[in-house]
Amino acid sequence: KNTDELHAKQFLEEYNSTAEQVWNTYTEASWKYNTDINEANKEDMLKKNLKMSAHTLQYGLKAREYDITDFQDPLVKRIILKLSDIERAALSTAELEEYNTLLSNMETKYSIAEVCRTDGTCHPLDPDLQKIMAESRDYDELLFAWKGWRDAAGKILREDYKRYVELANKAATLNGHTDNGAFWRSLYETPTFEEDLEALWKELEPLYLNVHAYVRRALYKHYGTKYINLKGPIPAHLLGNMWAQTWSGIMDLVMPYPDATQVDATPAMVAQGWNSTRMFQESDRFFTSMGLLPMPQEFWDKSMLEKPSDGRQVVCHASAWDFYNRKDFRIKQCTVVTMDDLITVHHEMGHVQYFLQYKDQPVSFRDGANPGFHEAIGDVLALSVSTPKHLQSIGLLDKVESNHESDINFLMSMALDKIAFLPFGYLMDQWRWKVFDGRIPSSEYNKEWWNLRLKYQGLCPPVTRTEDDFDPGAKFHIPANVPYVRYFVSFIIQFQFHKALCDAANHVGPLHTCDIYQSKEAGKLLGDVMKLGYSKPWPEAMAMITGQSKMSAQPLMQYFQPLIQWLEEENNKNNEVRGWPNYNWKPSGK
Ligand SMILES: O=C(CCC(O)(O)[C@H](Cc1ccccc1)NC(=O)c1ccccc1)N[C@@H](Cc1ccccc1)C(=O)O
Ligand SMILES: [Zn+2]
Repeated sequence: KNTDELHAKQFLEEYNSTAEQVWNTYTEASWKYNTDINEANKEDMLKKNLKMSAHTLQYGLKAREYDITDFQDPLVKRIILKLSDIERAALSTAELEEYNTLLSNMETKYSIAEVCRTDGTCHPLDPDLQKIMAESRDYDELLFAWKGWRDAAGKILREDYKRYVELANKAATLNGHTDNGAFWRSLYETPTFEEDLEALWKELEPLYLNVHAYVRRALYKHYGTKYINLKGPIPAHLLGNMWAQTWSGIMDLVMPYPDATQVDATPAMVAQGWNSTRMFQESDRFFTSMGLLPMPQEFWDKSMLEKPSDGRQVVCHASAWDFYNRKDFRIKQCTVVTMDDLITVHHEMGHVQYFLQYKDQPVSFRDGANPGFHEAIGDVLALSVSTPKHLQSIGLLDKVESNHESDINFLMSMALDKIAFLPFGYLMDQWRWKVFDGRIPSSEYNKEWWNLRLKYQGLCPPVTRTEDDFDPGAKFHIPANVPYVRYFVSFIIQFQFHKALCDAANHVGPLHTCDIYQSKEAGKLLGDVMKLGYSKPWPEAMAMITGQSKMSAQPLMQYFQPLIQWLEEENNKNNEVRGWPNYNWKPSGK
């Protein structure tokens, strides 16, 4: 083994400059395919993906030749370790080609799927089915979209997925992991990761049960006893979202005090003629107001901020792109003019801000401190943007009062997204970790999916499901091979960051009214952590922002404290059952 640290440094210099080239070439081809799905672009992307894996294999095997035990520079040790895991490049060429082809086929099948009515009109997920799921209050119309999407996008992916699992696991074991889930969890460098997550969930579950009971009551008032059982699970298509992952779509059915402050800025955005560019400019303004970096001109010139209308097929699911040349950064989003998408805009802009902040790190460190950090940045700023006070300051809300009823309305709208999401964010990779480690065989993919949906979210399918279905496949991240526990982590740590930044901004008053707009102190705290990228273990980055190194649910609980109290009292008044003891109940099917 080579113990020459200077030799290793030279090796890493060469790795870094060649990686920038090879990754840029691949990313350009991937962008071309994602924004214009066709055979030619697919072949070119697959070809360049193979070249990238050849580079990873070549340098990964060399990295493994070093014995870093006595190396002095921790950064050199960290990069050598990271390079030594060559991921899918460990597969044979034939298997690698099969794996990459499977992945692009699954993502494409999902992205071009659509649901057709008997009259022949067809609806894609974005924007049509998403609009129906958020706005329709008709049980059968919602069922048409919900079942139709799972037939069109989920069902067809089952066989591809089964083979993908085999190859992903093979790559993981060739790199020394027990299975692909173990590889995914290893990115958090936390031996007690699964225990920590379970502890966080148990701490937050009572709050979720109170939100679930309150929403079930509201849905009962609208849909009646035929479709809602007050001691049972909620039919999964009634929550205002295709996957029931966030529930702010049904805020109008749930709003505690209809006469107090409104919270939805969508009507004003539409009335004032906002478009996607305006939404991104607004977000850019918020980032720069804190002293963070502006989007470069190339971002505005090369991003795809709307679904193309020239017939091109695209992957609509939003994403942020680093082209690894320190200059070119883009977002691809099929933006619609709604408050919900203004939040997504900030989410994606948070990814690009991270790219800009760490662009001078070695390529191996151009990542979040952990995947949850990358997901949290934009959401932290969105917590400030969402406050009625901030929305009023940008002309999107007129009547804003600061009284108890308005507070509860606001906190309820935030809980419908942030609390409702927690069980979904937790169960997605519980299902996948069990699929990867074999506890869920393909013969039980759908049964176990719905067991987890019942156990954590208290949801039931509106119509009978069988193993002919593959409902997990109807959620982008499953066919797209994108891990999900990062979002559960993000929804916890974003409140830790929010609290720390509000303190830095000298905010006075309840945490949920804090708006860090224009705070240079808050911007510096966040920017300095983003500059580190993946160069330091995430507990160090956490300590830089919050003063302590662990994930904690306390700031989230502090933020929602007034609502926690109100919900407890309200649900007690209504003698609500918390949970779903009638777990076998089913809505009267069609
Ligand atoms: O999927 C997203 C947003 C897309 C993304 O920004 O997380 C995107 C996902 C993705 C897409 C293609 C390939 C890989 C990942 N992630 C990024 O664009 C990204 C992530 C890390 C670094 C750089 C870019 N949000 C999740 C969870 C969520 C987040 C926030 C609010 C609601 C819901 C969802 O919609 O289910
Ligand atoms: Zn994201």
